[in-house]
Amino acid sequence: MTTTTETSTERGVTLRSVRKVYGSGARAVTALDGVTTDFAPGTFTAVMGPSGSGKSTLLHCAAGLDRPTEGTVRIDGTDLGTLDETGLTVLRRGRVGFVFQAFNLVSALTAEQNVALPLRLAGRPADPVEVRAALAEVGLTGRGGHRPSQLSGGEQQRVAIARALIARPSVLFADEPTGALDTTTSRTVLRLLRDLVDHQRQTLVMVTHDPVAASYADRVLFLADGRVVEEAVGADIDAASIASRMAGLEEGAGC
Ligand SMILES: Nc1ncnc2c1ncn2[C@@H]1O[C@H](COP(=O)(O)OP(=O)(O)OP(=O)(O)O)[C@@H](O)[C@H]1O
Repeated sequence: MTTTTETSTERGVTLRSVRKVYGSGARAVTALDGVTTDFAPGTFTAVMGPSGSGKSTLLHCAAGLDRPTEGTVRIDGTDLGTLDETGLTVLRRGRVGFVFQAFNLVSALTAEQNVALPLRLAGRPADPVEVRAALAEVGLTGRGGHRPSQLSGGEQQRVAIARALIARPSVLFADEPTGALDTTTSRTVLRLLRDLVDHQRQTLVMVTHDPVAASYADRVLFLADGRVVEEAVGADIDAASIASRMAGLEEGAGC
């Protein structure tokens, strides 16, 4: 007989038959339609798909920012469906980092204060040495006293990455992290993300529209109509073949 438990010793993120329906009745929209996948520790997954295919919804459900209508999401073995809102918030603070396209830094705070924010919110004292080390990790030594308006877009995104990593999350989710950056700056940020996976075994899941950004990943999931319709790994991951798969999906979606 198979028994299910709320937690296990497994690490990483698992999604099993995840469905997400927004609204109800005639206005119901199925954003995810039975997604089953794993984000293993120390791997870098890119999530691609036409507009409206469910990429952000997948990220939000996997990160515990939104609850699936059906199915199971586990982070490091904990079934998020068993947690109440407080439990979910505590799990997110400890285990999940999030990086957004728009950086989402607090403009009145310095880079160091922004990086320290998650620790303060979790009621932990922010050790200045730890904060400076996090900024050094993203190549921003000496910039800790600057406010976001005094930093370039790429530097602001690197502060946001340091902030996402300060609590040493099991998994880092990034929603179009290079969407607001120019090509050269994007490459710097992508190399930084790649290094975090290679040298610190950070687990990373990134939504992107950009085939070049996706080519930095170990695996690319292609979504269409809320389903994983294709997966590319290893030698199949190059920007040109990703772009041609995307063109096929966009044609199918009538984009
Ligand atoms: N809060 C919501 N209420 C109703 N429908 C929603 C909501 N959020 C998303 N949707 C719908 O769910 C589907 C998937 O949306 P989602 O934002 O996940 O797609 P996406 O692939 O990230 O799109 P894009 O690339 O345009 O950002 C879309 O049809 C969208 O309109």
